[in-house]
Amino acid sequence: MERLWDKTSTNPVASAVLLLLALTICVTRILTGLAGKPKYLNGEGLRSVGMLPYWIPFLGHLFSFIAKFEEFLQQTSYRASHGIFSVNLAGSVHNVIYTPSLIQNIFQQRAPIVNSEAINWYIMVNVFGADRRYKKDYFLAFEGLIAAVRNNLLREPSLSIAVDATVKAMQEEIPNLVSFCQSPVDQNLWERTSSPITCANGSEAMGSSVIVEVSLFPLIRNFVGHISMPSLMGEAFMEYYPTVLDDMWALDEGFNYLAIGLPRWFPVRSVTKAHLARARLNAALAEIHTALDTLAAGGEPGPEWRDLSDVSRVMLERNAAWRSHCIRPNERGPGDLGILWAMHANANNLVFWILVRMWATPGLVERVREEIEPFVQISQPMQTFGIHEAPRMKIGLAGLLKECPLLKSCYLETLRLDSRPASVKKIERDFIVRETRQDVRAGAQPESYLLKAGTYINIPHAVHQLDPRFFEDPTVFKPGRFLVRKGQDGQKQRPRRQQEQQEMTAQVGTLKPWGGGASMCKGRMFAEREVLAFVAGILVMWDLEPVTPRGWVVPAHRKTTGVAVPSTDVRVRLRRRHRSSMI
Ligand code: HEM
Repeated sequence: MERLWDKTSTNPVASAVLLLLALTICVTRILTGLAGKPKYLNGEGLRSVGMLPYWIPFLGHLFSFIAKFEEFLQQTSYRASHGIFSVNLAGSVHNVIYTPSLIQNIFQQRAPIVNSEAINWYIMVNVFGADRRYKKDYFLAFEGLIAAVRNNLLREPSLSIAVDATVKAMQEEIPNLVSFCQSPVDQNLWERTSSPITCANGSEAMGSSVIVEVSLFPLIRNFVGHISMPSLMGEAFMEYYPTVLDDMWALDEGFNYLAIGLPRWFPVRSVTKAHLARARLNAALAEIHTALDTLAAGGEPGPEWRDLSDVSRVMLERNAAWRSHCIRPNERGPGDLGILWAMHANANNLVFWILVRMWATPGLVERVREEIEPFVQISQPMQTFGIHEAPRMKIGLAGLLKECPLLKSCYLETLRLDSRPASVKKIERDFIVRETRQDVRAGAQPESYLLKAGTYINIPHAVHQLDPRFFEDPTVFKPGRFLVRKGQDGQKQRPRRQQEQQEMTAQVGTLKPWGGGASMCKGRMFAEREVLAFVAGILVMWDLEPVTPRGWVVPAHRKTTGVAVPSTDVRVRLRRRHRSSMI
C-alpha cells in the first residue's frame, strides 16, 4: 500500500488517473442520486420507478447484487416505503418488486406485455449449455416442450399417474433408506456418499436396536433423486448413467458461476466441475433421445436401451416435440436438463429441510406422526423360514394432502424459510402497476408506477418471505404459521365436535414459492405430492437423532439458486421403527 502510494505520489500520470477515478466515482454517485429519484409523470399520481444511486459507472449495482444479493435486497427493501425500486445491472435496468399486490399485478401480465423468453434463453445458454446457434430451433419447439410438462404434471389423470409411480417406488424402498451394511459394495447407491457408520447400539432414547450414523443431507437428496429420476426418465437411464445425480449436484453447485458466464478454465474447482458435469449430462440426454427416436421409428435402440417402457409421458411427449421440429438429439440436452435440474435441485433439498426443522422443534414430530398415522400404514409380513422381511408401507396420498394441515403448514413454512425463488421477466410494452394500502409503510400513500418497455422485472420472493410486516418473527420456524380455521377462507365450516385439527386448513396466503405468471413452476403439484409423501414415509418408518450432544442444529444456507443447500453437515443416527400391526 505504502509502495503504491509512493509511486503514485511521484508519478503525475498515476496520480491523475487515481484522481480521475475518484472523481468519476463521486460524480456518478451524486448524479445517480439526483437522477434516480422517482418523479410524478402526470397530474394523476403516476410515478416513475426510482433507481437506487450507485458508485461505479456502467456496472452500477452489479457487484453488490451478485456478491450479497439477499442482504443487499433486504437492507434496501425494508428501509423503503414502497415495494418497488430499480437497479442498474451492467446497463440493464431491473425493476425489483417485492410486495404482494405489486407482484400480483405483474403475474397478471402475459405476452406481448411481459415475457420470460430472454431470461429463459440466457439460463439455457449459460447454465445448461445450449448452443447460441440453435436459439430459433429451441423456441420453435418451446410450446410443445412446455406443454408436455404442463399436460402431464399439472393435469389429471396424468399427474396422478406420475405421482403414483414415484410414491409406489418410495414405498418399496423406504425400509432400505439405509442398508445397515458396512461395505460400500453392499450399500444402496443413494447412501454411499453419506458416510454411513453402522453401530450396534444407539442412545437410550433410540433403544438397543442396530442404528446407522449418516450425513443427512446427501442421504436424503440422493434417496429422493434415486426414486424420482427413474419415474421421469425410466430405469434404463439410471442404469446407463448411475452417476447422474452426482453430476446434477456438481452442476447445481456451480449454477451461479455458470450463470455469470465463468469459463471452464476459470481457477475455481466448482466451475470446472460444473462444466464437465454439464457436458456429461447433455451427452447422456442426447443418447436417450437417440434411443427414443429409434424406437419411435420402429427400430431397435441397442442393448443399453432395451427397455424404455417406463419412460414417463413427460419425456415421451418432449421427445415427440423435438422430433416434430427436426431438432437433432445433440441439441436437445440443455432443454431437458432444465427440467431435471428444476426437479432435483428443489424438491429433494426441501425434504431434508422439512425433516431437520421438524426434528429440531420439540414435540413436533410426534404431533405430525399422530396427524398422518391414518394415512400411512405399515405392515410387518409374516416371518418365513426364520427370516425377517422388511416392513411394508402403504401411503394414502389423498388423505395426506387433504386431512393433514399441520404437515402442509410445515411444508409451506419450510418453503418460506429455505427456498430463494426469483421470477425474472422482460417488459416488452409499457404498463402501469398499482400498490394497495397493505403494501406501503405506515404514513405513505399507495402509488401507481409506469414500468418501461426494454427494462426487466425482478421479483426476489425471499424479500417478502422474510418481511416482518407480513410474517411475525420472520426468521423463526413456526409450524402452524399457515394454519387457518376452515370457513375463514371461504370453505365449509365443520361441526364443532370434530377434533381441533380437523377444523384447520393450511393456506399459502401471500407466499409465492412457485413464482407466477406464464413461467410459473410447472412441477408444483407434482412436487407438493412428492415432498409430502417422502416426509410422511420417513417420519413413520424412521427415528432420527442428532449425533452432536448439542442436539438438533438447523444449518445455515450455502448460496445456491432455488431451495437452499446446507452450509454444514448434519450427522444423525437412524433407527428403523418396528411396527408389528397388520394393515
Ligand atoms: C419444491 C420444489 C420446487 C420449487 C420450490 C420450484 C420453484 C420454481 C420456481 C420459483 C420457478 C420459476 C417461476 C417463475 O419464473 O416465476 C420454477 C419454474 C419451473 N419449475 Fe419448479 N419448483 C419445484 C419443483 C419442480 C419440479 C418437481 C419440476 C418438474 C418435474 C419443476 C419444473 C419447473 C419448470 C419446467 C419450470 C419452468 C416453467 C416455465 O418456464 O414455463 N419444478 N420452479
